[in-house]
Amino acid sequence: MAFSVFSYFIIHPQLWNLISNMSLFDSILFSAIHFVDKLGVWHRLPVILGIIYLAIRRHLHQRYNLLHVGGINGLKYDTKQFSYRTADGKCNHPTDDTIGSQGTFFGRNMPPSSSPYGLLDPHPTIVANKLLARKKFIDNGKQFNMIACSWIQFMIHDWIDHMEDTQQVEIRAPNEIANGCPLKSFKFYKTKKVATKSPSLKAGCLNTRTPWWDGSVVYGNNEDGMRRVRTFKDGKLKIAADGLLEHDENGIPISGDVRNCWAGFSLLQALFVKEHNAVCDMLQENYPDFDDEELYRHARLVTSALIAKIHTIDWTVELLKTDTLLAGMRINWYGFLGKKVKDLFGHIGGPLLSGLVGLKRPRDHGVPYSLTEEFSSVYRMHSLLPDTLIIRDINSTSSEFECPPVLEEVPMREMVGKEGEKRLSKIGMEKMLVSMGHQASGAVTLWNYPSWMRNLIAHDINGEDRADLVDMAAMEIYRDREREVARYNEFRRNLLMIPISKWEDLTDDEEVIEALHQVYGNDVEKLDLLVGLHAEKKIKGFAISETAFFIFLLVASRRLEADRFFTTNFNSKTYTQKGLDWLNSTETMKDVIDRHFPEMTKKWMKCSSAFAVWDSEPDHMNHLPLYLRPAP
Ligand code: HEM
Repeated sequence: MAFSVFSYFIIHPQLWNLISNMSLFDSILFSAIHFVDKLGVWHRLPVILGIIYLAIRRHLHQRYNLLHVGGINGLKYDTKQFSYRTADGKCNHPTDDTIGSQGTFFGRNMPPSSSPYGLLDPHPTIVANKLLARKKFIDNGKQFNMIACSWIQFMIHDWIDHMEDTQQVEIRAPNEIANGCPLKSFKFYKTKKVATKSPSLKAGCLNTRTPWWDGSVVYGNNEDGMRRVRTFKDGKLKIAADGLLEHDENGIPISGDVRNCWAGFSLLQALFVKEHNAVCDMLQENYPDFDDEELYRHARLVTSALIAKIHTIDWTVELLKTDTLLAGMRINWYGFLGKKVKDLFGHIGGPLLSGLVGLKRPRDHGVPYSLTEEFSSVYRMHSLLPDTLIIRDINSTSSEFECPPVLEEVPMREMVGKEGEKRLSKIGMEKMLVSMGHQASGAVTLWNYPSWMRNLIAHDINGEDRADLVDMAAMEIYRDREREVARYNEFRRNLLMIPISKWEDLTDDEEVIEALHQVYGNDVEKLDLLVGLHAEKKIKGFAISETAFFIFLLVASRRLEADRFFTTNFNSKTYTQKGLDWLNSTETMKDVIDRHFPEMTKKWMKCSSAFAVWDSEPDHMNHLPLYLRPAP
């Protein structure tokens, strides 16, 4: 084994380059990690060893996978004047008011691709047709339901969206495959690129959303967005009488983000408006002197922290369903000493002992906070979306936990945009939640890209339909290349992972290997990132690839540790004591659903997490130390 690791470095001289730039300490860590990777056993190691491995890996990624892309020259300001989240994400970083605000640069986890291949090599429509297009819907078993699928879109719309240029590109399918393409040609706007002042990146892309975990998907990304959603009474947000979002005169939902929305996504926006308004009621009762502005600001802090918490210790745990990750994500929030110790004594240790939340100071590892191009690319998971949404009859007399009977199957295309909003208001919030709870999402694998997204009406930033239909599968391949995101093998090398040297290293599936040959020949360096991530053999329990996971490992921690409102200002002075209590007593999506629909999960949810398919068996976390286990 030692020999194979050694020979591996000889075959890949770039790794020698990397190692020679590291400190002795890091190069020993790096070599140890490669050795463990080569053995392929980390996920099989007992929980504690797994956690140590991930902590070491995170350290290396923090050191080698955060590039300074420049472009931030904000002003100093007095943090005491801003003990709340601003509308456009300004005034969060302690010494620079602009970092993390709307319109700042996407960061980079690695240098732009050095690939010699052109934007159309191989042609994106060929990749889409031969490797991505759904043949037959593949679900991911009982692990992940449609609430979980919508949740991740809900989060993407909190964090990232690329600003577009005014210039359009047209992609035409080559003659030999044009007949097999839903669109023979399609047009879309280029990604806007702006010169940076950084020597490591000539031009970067701008994020039109605030990258902080600040609930902007509910509250908007700037002053106008914030004004649109607020009632300016008792701190509350607008919500319709049926519990769903209100709509403007054009049928566009009144919410923090309305681009490319569908009914499942707007349902979650509505649920968290309800949560925000409930927090306002609680605060008003306990702090009767608070005016509208104070109620709004505090309720936003609590609700967005709750969203971050649910994502960390509930959603991610379902996505990466292993004991190691269950413990790891709880450690990120509560620390190794666990919730009880933190409740009693507060944040008494460092990030490992007491968690990232509540650290005395934010940590950005010397690189201003942003979300990255690579992060955006690994979250391209449209294959989670099914072809139809299965609506269930919740008025049936099914016995406890039984899957309610099917009422109708609605094509997903009809659940998108304004039409989807109309459908949702007919279905209603409760029926929609129970239906989504019982439906498995798609698997992140090849040949599972939804066909209905290959001639999609996309929306602009105001939620209005675009004039031109797009083939999303082909467009996503183009986007990664246009944004100079490394192709799969270069991506892995940059993440200190072992690259593939033949297709068989990626998958055992002979049909897939044959298709990869057809599209890329024998050239493994040409493999597109999106295809590699979907083809990669998955670790048992992981709904995503290990390659994508290492970006998550880095970025999921960074979203917490770099944010003043999860570190220095995560205290009762900023949140109020009652606000912190609210947050502390709410752990999961199920808790939020129970608050607003007290009978629902009792009747319909058999499993432990609201993100698993609801009639599946509950989890038994027998392998975890007791103090790390979630409350029963
Ligand atoms: C019905 C649901 C959805 C629709 C209609 C939709 C549509 C779109 C469209 C039109 C784009 C812009 C493509 C471009 O111009 O490059 C996009 C981007 C994206 N979508 Fe979705 N999407 C949906 C659900 C999801 C889900 C479930 C995920 C899961 C993670 C997801 C992740 C992303 C990501 C990461 C991007 C790239 C964002 C960026 O370029 O900054 N989407 N989506």
